[in-house]
Amino acid sequence: MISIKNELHVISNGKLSLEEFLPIAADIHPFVTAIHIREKHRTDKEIAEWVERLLDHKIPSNKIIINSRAHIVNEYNLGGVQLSGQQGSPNNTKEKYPSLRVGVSIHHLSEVEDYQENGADYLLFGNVFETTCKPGLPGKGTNLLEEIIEHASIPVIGIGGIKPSQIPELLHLGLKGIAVMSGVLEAPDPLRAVKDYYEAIKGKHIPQG
Ligand SMILES: Cc1nc(C(=O)O)sc1CCOP(=O)(O)O
Repeated sequence: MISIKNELHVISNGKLSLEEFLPIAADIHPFVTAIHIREKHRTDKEIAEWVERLLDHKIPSNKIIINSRAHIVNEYNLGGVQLSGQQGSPNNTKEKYPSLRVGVSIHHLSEVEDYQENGADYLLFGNVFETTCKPGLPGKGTNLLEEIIEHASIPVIGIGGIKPSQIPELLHLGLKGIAVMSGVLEAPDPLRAVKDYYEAIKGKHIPQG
């Protein structure tokens, strides 16, 4: 189930309790490349508890990505850390934790070169489309996305308002994967929803026959 070439990341929304999030994560993990713990309001201790409970629920450690807390990623040997643009250069993080996979969230073309030269392993670009998660911010659109992909020598993952039906078009532009929050976590049936994303992602790239 994990042999898809392109990546599907599901990002926690900061609204669910751990008890609400765990059964969803346990259901969806076979269909995703990564589950991001993006719980900015929680303490390190709470994030560590999330990690331990996810591991108890058999979520593979290499699928867990944590927003900004590189020391927790390092402590539990997880899949990676997701930095926002304001959190310094990826190389600073790698100096401290050399084996960490570091993704950086970007929002402008001008950031591409900076972060890839400074050690980012991939770029998360958004918001591609309008999304309720970023109220008031218009989507940056597929033209800018295409420019970002052209300039980047490392994988670009798209985020923001992405629906399964838009995935073929985005992959066609050269996107390496997509990340989704509400489309899965606010769906009436998150497992059904993640399968729709999974089918759309694998549809184009799994060799047929
Ligand atoms: C967490 C996040 N980061 C974004 C960025 O542009 O960097 S957009 C976003 C929210 C994505 O949520 P949904 O899939 O529900 O649109």
